[in-house]
This record gives sequence, C-alpha cells and structure tokens, in this order.
Amino acid sequence: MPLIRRLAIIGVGLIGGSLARVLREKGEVDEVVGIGRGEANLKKAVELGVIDSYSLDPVAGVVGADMVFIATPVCSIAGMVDKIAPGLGQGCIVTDGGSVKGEIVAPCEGIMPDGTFFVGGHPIAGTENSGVEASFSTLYQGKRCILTPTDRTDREALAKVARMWELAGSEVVEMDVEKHDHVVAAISHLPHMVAYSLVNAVGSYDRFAESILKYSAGGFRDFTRIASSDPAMWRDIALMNRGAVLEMMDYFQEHLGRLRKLVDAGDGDGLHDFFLSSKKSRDAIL
Ligand SMILES: NC(=O)C1=CN([C@@H]2O[C@H](COP(=O)(O)OP(=O)(O)OC[C@H]3O[C@@H](n4cnc5c(N)ncnc54)[C@H](O)[C@@H]3O)[C@@H](O)[C@H]2O)C=CC1
Ligand SMILES: O=C(O)C(=O)Cc1ccc(O)cc1
Repeated sequence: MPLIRRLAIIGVGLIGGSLARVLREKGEVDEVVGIGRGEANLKKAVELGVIDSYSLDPVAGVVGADMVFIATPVCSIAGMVDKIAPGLGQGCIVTDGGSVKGEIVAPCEGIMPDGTFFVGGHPIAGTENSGVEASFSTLYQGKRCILTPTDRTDREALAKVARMWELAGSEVVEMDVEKHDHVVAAISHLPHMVAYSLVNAVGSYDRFAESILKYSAGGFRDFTRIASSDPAMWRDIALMNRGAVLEMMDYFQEHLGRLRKLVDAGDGDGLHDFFLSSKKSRDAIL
C-alpha cells in the first residue's frame, strides 16, 4: 500500500516537483494535486507527469489530502498554512521544505486546526535552478533531510513525514529549530552570501578596460555556481534568517581577516597551516 493516498503539493517547482516525482516513481502515492498561482506552470507539471491535476485555489486543492507539502518561498509558508486551514481534513499532515524554520514552525503550529498536524522540514538538497522543469526524481537521493519537531509535534505525523523522506532516498535527521537555523546559516546561507559577493566584487572590478570574469577557470566557476540561484529566493532566506546569517557573516569575516593578516605579514608557515587545516576539513566531508 502506498504511504500517501492524496498528496497536495503547494508550489510545484524544483523542490515540490522533485518530491512528487520520486514518490510517484516509487508508487508511494496514489494521487498528486498541484496547487499554485500560475496556471501555465501547473499545466506544464501535468504534461511532465509530475502531478495528476491542479487547483489555483489552495483551500479547494487540499480537500481530501492526507499529506500537504508546502514548497513555496519561505516568506509565504506561514501565510499559506493560515489560508489552507479551513480545507484540511481530520488527520491531515502539513509539512514544508522551507530553508528557514524559526519564523515558520511556531506560527504554523499555532494555526493548525485540532486533529491536523504540522511537521517542519528542510531537504538539504537542491540546485541553482528553479521551476518544475528543473525538478528530477533523484534530487533527494543520498542527501539529508532535517525535520524540526517541537514539544507540540505529533509523533505519528513525524514518523510518516520521516518515512516519506526516506522513501525519497534521504537520511532523516532531527534537530531543534534554533540549531537548524544556525547550521544552515553556516553550511548553506553563508556560502550563498559569499558566492554572490565574490561574483559582484570580481565582476565589478574595473582596473582594466574589460570585464575580467571571462577569464575565470574551474575554481571560480565551481565556487560560484550557487550565485546563479534565484535572487528572490535568497532575498527571502536572508530576511527570514537574518540573525543567524549575520552571525555567520561576522564569524566568516574574522577568518578572512586572519588570512589577510597572514598574507600581509608574509607569514608562509602561517599560510601553510591555515590552508592545511582547511584542506583536512574539506577532504573529510562525507
Ligand atoms: N532551490 C533549492 O535548492 C532549495 C529550496 N528550498 C526551499 O524550497 C522552497 C521552494 O524552492 P524552489 O522549489 O527552489 O522554488 P521554485 O521557484 O522552483 O518553486 C516555487 C514554486 O512556488 C510557486 N509559488 C511562489 N509563491 C507562491 C504562493 N504564494 N502561492 C502558491 N505558489 C507560489 C512558484 O510559482 C513556483 O512554482 C523555498 O522555500 C526554498 O527556500 C529548500 C531546499 C533547497
Ligand atoms: O545548489 C546547491 O548546492 C544548494 O546549496 C542548494 C540548496 C539551496 C537551499 C537550501 O535550503 C538547501 C540547498
């Protein structure tokens, strides 16, 4: 028997579309309803076989769903839960894939009607591309998915959401909201801030009468791939995880400052130690 009878995906883009694809491919869902604002995108999702049907009305779209996955921009998730609340049936589980949890989980828990359940989630998997056409069924394979249960989280609902992500190929990790937002600020949000800044800095460097970006080789390109990510998505993440992002940017600046001092001092041993300790950590990432 499939894990999910009727799955409603709100926001059928990279993240929502990829989850729908893998669960359908594995036969773990009977029916997928897409919910969104753009009819052309939802029609495309039907054509691509990502969803069976769609609704432009979120309340109508979630009626009869046993699982609702919200994969819209982080700023819209709590408002969306508020909107769909009247359509949720008894026993329905609502979960999300938003990159920030602090400003999402508590408000959502407060909104859920009696007999329905909210579980905060975040697949640590993605690409720099957006939209349903960029979605693919193996996106979550071998990746981690963080769930952020609280004292109010229903244990059965948590177990079902965890099972869903395991079936999608991910290793599920539980973490509290505060830790989640700091961990992702470090391993995901900071790298995006640095990549965007690096491309802006090098791209606007005007000492020579031409843009020097065209001379970039593998290192620059590997390092800055994520600067091609959706600017609106990253604006929302920076706004919603402001405190932790600022903390990590300051922390990073200290490290860059230490490196600057070593270069300035011509301290070869210090530079070697700095690079060696970084290389050891990078080589050990699993
Ligand atoms: N892109 C990535 O690599 C990752 C993104 N996330 C999170 O997943 C969520 C979705 O991101 P993506 O799938 O990359 O974005 P996307 O742009 O590919 O898809 C988002 C979809 O939501 C729709 N949408 C936007 N606002 C809406 C609203 N108010 N009501 C209904 N539909 C709306 C858009 O039309 C689009 O179809 C975001 O919260 C993001 O932070 C999480 C992990 C990785
Ligand atoms: O493209 C990449 O490598 C990413 O880092 C994708 C990503 C973006 C946002 C998230 O919340 C999680 C993963």
